[in-house]
Amino acid sequence: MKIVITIGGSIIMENFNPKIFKEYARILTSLQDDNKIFIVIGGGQPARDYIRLARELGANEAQCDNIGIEVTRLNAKMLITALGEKAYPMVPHNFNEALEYSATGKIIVMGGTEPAHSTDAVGAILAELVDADILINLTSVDGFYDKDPHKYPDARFYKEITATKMLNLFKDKDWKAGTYEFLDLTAIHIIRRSNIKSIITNGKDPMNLIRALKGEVGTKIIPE
Ligand SMILES: Nc1ncnc2c1ncn2[C@@H]1O[C@H](COP(=O)(O)OP(=O)(O)OP(=O)(O)O)[C@@H](O)[C@H]1O
Ligand SMILES: O=c1ccn([C@@H]2O[C@H](COP(=O)(O)O)[C@@H](O)[C@H]2O)c(=O)[nH]1
Repeated sequence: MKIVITIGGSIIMENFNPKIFKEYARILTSLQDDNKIFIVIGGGQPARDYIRLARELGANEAQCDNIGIEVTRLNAKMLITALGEKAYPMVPHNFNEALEYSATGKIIVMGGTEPAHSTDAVGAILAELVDADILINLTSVDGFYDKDPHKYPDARFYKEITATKMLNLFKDKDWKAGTYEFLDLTAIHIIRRSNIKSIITNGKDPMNLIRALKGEVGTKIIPE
């Protein structure tokens, strides 16, 4: 199978803890023999901190996005380090490089590409480009809710939801560097237009990656 996995910076960079990197490296290595794996790493709090500082120093939105991209690439380098020889040693800066590097059979780990979207969009575009069998979005909550579960304890969990409904619920979202929270609109549009099988689940427990592949956890996005 071709698998594209986005790992939120909020989970993998939490407390700069090597344990979660090692655990992901172990699980990804176990999947590598039978699958072609592409990983996209997010920016998390470090990206938000740099973007805030850049904005306060007068950077415009595209410049702030570029700062965010740099941080995602640095985070990607950390997972490459944890994966050792299983990973291609360089972080692709664009989709063509990702394709080129994947010909080696190694696990590809990348961050952002260009301004104005999140790494979730990078994951969706990559999944589209390589005809991935599945796109798994690992984030800091169990899946999609009707509102932010960290702010609203009564938020309702969806086991599945259509992309169109998600787009409607997110239509008023902020569109600035560092604020493409949760799945951004670009990612949802790509999932819908190319019928990409997609699951959002909680990546704080790396074993959820395996569970998501079996369809046991998370929210399934119905691409319609
Ligand atoms: N409708 C929703 N359903 C679920 N979570 C939501 C929703 N709306 C907002 N959120 C928030 O989105 C957060 C996850 O997105 P966020 O972009 O912060 O983290 P991430 O996926 O780990 O990626 P990164 O930190 O790399 O940007 C959750 O912690 C939750 O608070
Ligand atoms: O392709 C990309 C990826 C990221 N950005 C910017 O970086 C931050 C951090 O990425 P997250 O996926 O949100 O963790 C993001 O908010 C953007 O500002 C980008 O511009 N292009």
